[in-house]
Amino acid sequence: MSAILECRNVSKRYGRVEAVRQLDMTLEENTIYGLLGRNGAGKTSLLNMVTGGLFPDSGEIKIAGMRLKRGETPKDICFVRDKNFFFGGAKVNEILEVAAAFHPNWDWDYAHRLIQVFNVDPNKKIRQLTRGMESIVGNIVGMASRAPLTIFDEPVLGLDVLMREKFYRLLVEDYANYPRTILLSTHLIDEIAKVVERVCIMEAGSILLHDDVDNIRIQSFMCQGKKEAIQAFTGGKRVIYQEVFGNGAIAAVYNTMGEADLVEADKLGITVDGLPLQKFFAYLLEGGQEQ
Ligand SMILES: Nc1ncnc2c1ncn2[C@@H]1O[C@H](COP(=O)(O)OP(=O)(O)OP(=O)(O)O)[C@@H](O)[C@H]1O
Repeated sequence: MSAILECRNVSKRYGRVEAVRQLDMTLEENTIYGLLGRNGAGKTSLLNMVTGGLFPDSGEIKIAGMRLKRGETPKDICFVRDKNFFFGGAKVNEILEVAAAFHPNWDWDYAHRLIQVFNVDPNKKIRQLTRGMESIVGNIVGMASRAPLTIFDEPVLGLDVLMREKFYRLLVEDYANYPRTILLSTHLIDEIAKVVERVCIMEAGSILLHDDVDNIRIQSFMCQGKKEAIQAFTGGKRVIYQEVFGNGAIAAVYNTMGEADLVEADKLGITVDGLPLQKFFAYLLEGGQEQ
């Protein structure tokens, strides 16, 4: 598989704030990625650099093997922002016309089908739309563009659960027929876990973790037992969260767990259970506070 996006040693600061720090990230072709991170982790700054809206202070970004130059807007990318910069006075169908002209893989049949499925009035002006409908128009642009790299920044803002599920289901269905790289940047960990194949977790301007969702699933555990036993058992393992209650403790571990580990846990009176992905992300990002 070859890379559609490569970021090497990319940094960006605003005055004293180092928003992105020597960041390395590679996105392969034909994969759905999730980009997760707390508020202020640097996701928007990274996405703005990748899509040509902002130029890095140092480092390089390559799209489909070509180095991105200052001021260049890469043609292989469709970027659906959380805050649309669409002209409020423009109608939905005018926005789609502009997008169609810009993206060579644009599929009008698909765009029209999505308009029906999401019940969008194409003659409405953007400023007349609810926040949810505005997200939907952005998502239709992202989906119908079929760009080799499509980036959605908070794509389900303002959408109710049914609409969110519909969006993710249609996206995955279309991806199966027209593989491309999709990057979903969101705070909504629960929903994204069912959709993405790989995740990049950003923290303080760098990539904290980049792994297959399946790999994370088989390597994340919750261990519970006596405080001393947990300390002994988790020594040398990667602990992403720990909490002590009186004599007892829990530890969320991101590590392979072999037969010998399980035997040792049993001897120490420790229970070891798989950790649901949502919990894993919450522990890693928020120290246990699910979002
Ligand atoms: N134009 C700017 N001027 C000064 N500081 C900025 C600017 N844009 C972002 N920052 C700061 O850079 C850091 C990274 O912000 P960024 O918006 O990239 O993060 P984020 O992960 O997208 O957060 P959010 O999810 O809240 O949008 C934050 O500390 C933010 O306050």
